[in-house]
Amino acid sequence: MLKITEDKVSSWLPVRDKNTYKNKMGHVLCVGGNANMGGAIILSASAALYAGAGLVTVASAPENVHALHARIPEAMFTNMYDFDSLPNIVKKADVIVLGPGLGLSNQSLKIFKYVISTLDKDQWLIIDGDAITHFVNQRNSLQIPTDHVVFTPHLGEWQRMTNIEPPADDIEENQEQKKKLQATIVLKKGQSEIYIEDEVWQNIAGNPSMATGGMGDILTGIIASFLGQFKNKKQAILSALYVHSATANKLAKTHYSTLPSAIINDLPIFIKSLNNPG
Ligand SMILES: NC(=O)C1=CN([C@@H]2O[C@H](COP(=O)(O)OP(=O)(O)OC[C@H]3O[C@@H](n4cnc5c(N)ncnc54)[C@H](O)[C@@H]3O)[C@@H](O)[C@H]2O)[C@@H](O)CC1
Ligand SMILES: Nc1ncnc2c1ncn2[C@@H]1O[C@H](COP(=O)(O)OP(=O)(O)O)[C@@H](O)[C@H]1O
Ligand SMILES: [Mg+2]
Repeated sequence: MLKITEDKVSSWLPVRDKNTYKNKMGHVLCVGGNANMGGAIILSASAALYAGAGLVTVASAPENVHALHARIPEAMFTNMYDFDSLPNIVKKADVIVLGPGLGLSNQSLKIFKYVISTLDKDQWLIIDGDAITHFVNQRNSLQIPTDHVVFTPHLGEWQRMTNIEPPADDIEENQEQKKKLQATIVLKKGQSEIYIEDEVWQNIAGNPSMATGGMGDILTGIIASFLGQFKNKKQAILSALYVHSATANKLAKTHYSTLPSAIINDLPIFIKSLNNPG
């Protein structure tokens, strides 16, 4: 297995052009957060913004708008249940996160189907959380464009997708499943594995202080943010995995448990330490 190292990530991180502007840094749309799980999508969107995305829009339940703007006034908002405005919002995004806190209701299924069916060939889609469950339920009736799709299952979600039981440590068996799905797979575990093209990478950073709800939600935001900023999409995904866990490693030196919110706040500082150290 190939290992993601700090040296590699430092060399992959793009250095910003002097005259760059927000529209060149990626427009991330985060879709999810029902009335009970607004935190999941706020965490995802905050991570996208703090990891450097130029523009962030959240499509979520209307109950979440004030909490979102209290945390990140930089983000734009739309009601995800409003199908008059959703199409225009989806069209504008470079990268879409679909699923954190989305829920499993019929309404959320409708949103899932809409985003999947209107995806443009240049857009990237990250399928996480409840969108993985919708995918499992709909896979026989729905065509998913796979080459720009990243699934981010934890081991419970991977079992749902493939029937492979945790700890899912047979790399060849996982790779077989990846080939069937064709999309990129980020298999989240203590040392997450990334099945991308014909390669398997391992994220050797990370620690048990990360066993906190919302930790996977922020990973979706970092991956989306980097997909919007990097030219090389493989390097974007691998770097996001590293930055997520290595920021947590840094915080775990002084913290018993590492909150996703604490990682978000530290992201710009940690990424800067890897990029332009001089
Ligand atoms: N603040 C919030 O609003 C939060 C919302 N969340 C959302 O809640 C929804 C449901 O996601 P959940 O993951 O909680 O629930 P799921 O029911 O989808 O998955 C949980 C199951 O997977 C198993 N599992 C997870 N990680 C495992 C591992 N490493 N090894 C073995 N088994 C493992 C668990 O034992 C459990 O049986 C998602 O949409 C998610 O985004 C969560 O992210 C938690 C925080
Ligand atoms: N013991 C651990 N060591 C390293 N990473 C961990 C550990 N526990 C959890 N993580 C990381 O935290 C994230 C958990 O994702 P997930 O279960 O989807 O969280 P949530 O849905 O609550 O946001 C994954 O990226 C996983 O690799
Ligand atoms: Mg999750």
